Amino acid sequence: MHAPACRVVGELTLLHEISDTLSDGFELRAAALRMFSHLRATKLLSRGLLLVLNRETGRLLPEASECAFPPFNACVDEGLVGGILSEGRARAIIDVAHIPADTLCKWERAYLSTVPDDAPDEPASLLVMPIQHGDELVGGLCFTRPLGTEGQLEADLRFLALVVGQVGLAVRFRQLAQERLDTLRQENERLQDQIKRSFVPEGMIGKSSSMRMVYFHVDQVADSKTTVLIRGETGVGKERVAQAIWQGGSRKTKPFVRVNCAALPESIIESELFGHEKGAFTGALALRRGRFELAHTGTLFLDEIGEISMSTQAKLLRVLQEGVFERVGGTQPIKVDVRVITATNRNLEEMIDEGKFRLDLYYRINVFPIYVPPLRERRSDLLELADHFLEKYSQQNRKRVVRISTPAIDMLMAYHWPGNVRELENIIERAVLLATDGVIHGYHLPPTLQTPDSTGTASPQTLHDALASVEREMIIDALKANRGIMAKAARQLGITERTMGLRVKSLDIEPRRFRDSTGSSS
Ligand SMILES: Nc1ncnc2c1ncn2[C@@H]1O[C@H](COP(=O)(O)OP(=O)(O)OP(=O)(O)O)[C@@H](O)[C@H]1O
Repeated sequence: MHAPACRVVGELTLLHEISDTLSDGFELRAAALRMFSHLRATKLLSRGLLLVLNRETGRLLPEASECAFPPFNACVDEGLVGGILSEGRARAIIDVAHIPADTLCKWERAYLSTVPDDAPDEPASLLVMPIQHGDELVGGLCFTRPLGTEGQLEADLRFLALVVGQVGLAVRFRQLAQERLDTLRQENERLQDQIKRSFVPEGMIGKSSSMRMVYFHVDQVADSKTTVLIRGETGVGKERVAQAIWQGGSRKTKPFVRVNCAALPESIIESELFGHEKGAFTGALALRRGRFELAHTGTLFLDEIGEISMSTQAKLLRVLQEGVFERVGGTQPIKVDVRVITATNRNLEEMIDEGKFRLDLYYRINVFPIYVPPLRERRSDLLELADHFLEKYSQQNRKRVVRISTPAIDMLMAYHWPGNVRELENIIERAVLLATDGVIHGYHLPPTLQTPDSTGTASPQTLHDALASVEREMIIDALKANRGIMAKAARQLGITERTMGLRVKSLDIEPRRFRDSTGSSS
């Protein structure tokens, strides 16, 4: 075959390979690197560099490169390449050695000074191709090649124009994807920042990121009349969140009325919610206003909403939609202005599937859902909550309990808290009552926290083990309080120094560890 014909066949094969690479679903960078390696195999083009333009910043970013040089982010019309790309016309520079140094920007100097593996000493020509989508510049392709004649370089440019035609669309998609990613990243940063700065509602303890998200939502929804659905396991603090919403809004001076739907038997829930007329049923000796009326202008918190019957659900839907209801046994419509907050630990979606919860009511209450995470998923809040309850119950019981011992903290941290914050509160309340020396020790915590399951210890607890763990804890506490001085710690515990020495040894305690402790830390 003649040389020109050979070249055409070679180029067609190459184009075919490049087109396969681009359509093979590779992401742009990987596809470009494969394309470069196809081109390098021709022994003509090397040091491939693909640039993508960020339209918002007007800067060029390297998307894929065959040379290792520092990452850059250059203005679109900066330097020689930038100038060529801005003009929108492909150009070949016959000998890079003749380019005046001051026309090159920093990244171009770095790019041209990289040495191609296959031709380390050869002088080189440079090819620069703008990549356009329609009339718009979306990026550029650069290559070097062994010093070529004008004719050779023109042939190369013609071939590269075909390559660029194939790459253009992929670059455009990459550009759009990058722009979308940048926007999302900025939005995410803005929201994260807002969440960090967001307020902590009064009376709410915990600064974990998941609780900050809850506070953020509370802040967003508090000052509106939007119906809120608070979800989460039992005892996570759903009622607390409902109160925070009420207190954070303009209705804070108006009533907050709570109804525990689970606690009311089916027969009386409607009269509780909507009230009843005198004589409506046996025992209805006088007119009674329901919770909706009592909450007029304020907030009604319907706790355990998943527990109400289908017939009450229908009536509730009507009040939520129209703000109107009749008392049981009455015919006169009563109009109220009530902000409704609901809460549940039930899976309402499952209940809908089972025909136990109305879909239309679900849509009506699920306008603004807030999910309160379980305590085991925000252990960073645990100590702050425990300290808060310690203080609360010390004050309530007029007892001076000031800290929780380290082993007790370890037990609290290891437990899985199925009853969430309520369980923690109850446990600390009990421990405060049991404490005798101003400290909550491990043995003041209930047995559930001491089982192998809760503490993660593998072997079952024998009496001997339990006693050893209490003894160990008391000795460590005494050592801490006395800055690791064995004689003082022994005196505090009412044992001889010799016994102390023996016990410390057998329990494998290192008194020197406590030299720096202040005795007040937990
Ligand atoms: N973040 C918190 N800060 C301070 N106290 C909290 C917090 N979360 C919960 N509590 C306390 O824990 C106890 C249980 O909280 P709450 O009654 O709000 O839980 P709940 O999710 O509504 O429970 P249930 O599902 O049983 O109705 C309450 O005494 C509450 O004050």
